[in-house]
Amino acid sequence: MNYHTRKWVKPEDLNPNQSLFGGRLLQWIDEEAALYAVIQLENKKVVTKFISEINFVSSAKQGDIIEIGIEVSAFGSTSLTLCCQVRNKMTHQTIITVDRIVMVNLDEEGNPAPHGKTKVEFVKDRLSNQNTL
Ligand SMILES: CC(=O)SCCNC(=O)CCNC(=O)[C@H](O)C(C)(C)COP(=O)(O)OP(=O)(O)OC[C@H]1O[C@@H](n2cnc3c(N)ncnc32)[C@H](O)[C@@H]1OP(=O)(O)O
Repeated sequence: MNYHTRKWVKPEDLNPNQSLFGGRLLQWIDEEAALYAVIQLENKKVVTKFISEINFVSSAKQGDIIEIGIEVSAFGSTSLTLCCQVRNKMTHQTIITVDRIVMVNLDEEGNPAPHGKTKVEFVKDRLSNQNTL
């Protein structure tokens, strides 16, 4: 699992119990999954189709630094399935796990379109391949 994004839990991110609001965390996860899929599929028109069971394992509090990890679990024809884990940056205590986030690649009309991808790619490799052509 690669942890790409860090977040600093601020007062506006808290619920009335003074811990990180679950809705805020899901917003961050959805954006992270979308960014990951847009980069992998090289298409800005990608949407979240399905999010599986979510397990809030432990809470985060104001001032905590958390990091969001995303991993590919399957390449479909039009879909990309991701799994996600968020943990405390300093202690590595798991905060939340999401088993499956299904992102769908769309065409210009907003219909599912085959993405043609079968393995994880890295931008630096794409760029170095372009430079050797
Ligand atoms: C980042 C964001 O905030 S996006 C905003 C929130 N998301 C949205 O607004 C999306 C709204 N939904 C939609 O527009 C439509 O449901 C679409 C276009 C995404 C998909 O339309 P569908 O008619 O379901 O398409 P279709 O049946 O062809 O399925 C597309 C892919 O999703 C997969 N899929 C569909 N339903 C599910 C489901 N319930 N669970 C898991 N995967 C699913 C299919 O297996 C298929 O993948 P594959 O081609 O790799 O086999």
